[in-house]
Amino acid sequence: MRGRTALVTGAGTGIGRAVALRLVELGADVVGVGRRPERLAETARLAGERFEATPLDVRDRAAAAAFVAGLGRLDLLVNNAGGQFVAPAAGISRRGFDAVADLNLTALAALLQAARAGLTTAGGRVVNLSLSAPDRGIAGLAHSAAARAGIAALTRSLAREWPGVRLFCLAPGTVLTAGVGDELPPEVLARIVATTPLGRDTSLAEVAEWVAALGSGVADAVSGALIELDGGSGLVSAASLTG
Ligand SMILES: CCCCCCC/C=C/C(=O)SCCNC(=O)CCNC(=O)[C@H](O)C(C)(C)COP(=O)(O)OP(=O)(O)OC[C@H]1O[C@@H](n2cnc3c(N)ncnc32)[C@H](O)[C@@H]1OP(=O)(O)O
Ligand SMILES: NC(=O)C1=CN([C@@H]2O[C@H](COP(=O)(O)OP(=O)(O)OC[C@H]3O[C@@H](n4cnc5c(N)ncnc54)[C@H](OP(=O)(O)O)[C@@H]3O)[C@@H](O)[C@H]2O)C=CC1
Repeated sequence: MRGRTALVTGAGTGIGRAVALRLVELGADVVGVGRRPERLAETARLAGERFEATPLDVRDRAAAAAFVAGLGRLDLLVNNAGGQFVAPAAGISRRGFDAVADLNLTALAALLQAARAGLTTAGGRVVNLSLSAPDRGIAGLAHSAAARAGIAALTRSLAREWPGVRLFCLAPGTVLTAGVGDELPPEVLARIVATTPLGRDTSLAEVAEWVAALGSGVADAVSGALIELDGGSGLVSAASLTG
């Protein structure tokens, strides 16, 4: 990855931090964004001088577009910032649905639009983080499942429209980050992991390695693909976070 520039959203915590660190380790120059400067600063401390942090809310369209335009050539864009709250669909207000759809899909689409010129110049690669098997439905995550299924469709559509740019949708199952621990109680996480065919979670290192591989060109014969990094959890009965 030496000589290549990567932008990682949500680089201050969890998966985003692990991805940023792995890319730096492989020689890339990494720009990391997120809302909380103190989290980004910790990633910067761990990563060293080839990591540059910029506080940015990806939902702020004007700021995000200006920032991405300023980067110029972009070899790799990792759209990792995302999240949601668990609630039955009947308990999700319009604002709640919009907030989750915006963070996980519409803002991501806007960032891709802003990055198109830089990616096209570089013959770049994009890894969009999603969620395993969203198209099968996830009880308790109707808003997020809808948005994440949209990411897969967006990835495929842009793969058709943007010549020379490789786009991938990487969909982990359960990765035991602090973020997921804040959202789901341990017993729910244990139930999900137990019903996964491989009987285990997906590690941070595995997600980071997949992003690095896709971003490095190992999979350059592929574009538009949804890769489910979930131990097979998307194959079993449709997921429920509500019991
Ligand atoms: C095989 C399946 C396995 C599934 C495993 C699951 C794996 C998933 C893992 C992860 O995604 S790890 C990431 C974990 N981190 C997060 O998810 C982030 C946490 N969430 C947030 O940061 C925020 O909730 C948000 C999604 C970014 C929204 O933030 P925002 O500041 O825009 O929202 P608010 O202004 O606070 O609220 C807007 C709107 O939403 C309503 N709302 C908020 N929380 C809830 C809730 N718990 N229940 C119902 N509604 C909620 C809130 O009330 C507002 O609506 P109105 O009241 O104004 O109508
Ligand atoms: N952990 C898991 O099991 C799974 C996670 N995923 C997805 O992977 C991604 C990373 O998850 P994980 O590391 O576990 O969780 P985290 O909550 O640790 O990561 C989310 C990151 O996104 C950043 N972020 C959130 N909103 C914004 C915003 N508006 N602008 C910029 N950055 C933002 C957060 O930083 P800050 O708050 O400082 O802005 C944070 O660094 C998410 O999209 C998640 O939904 C998918 C499947 C499974």
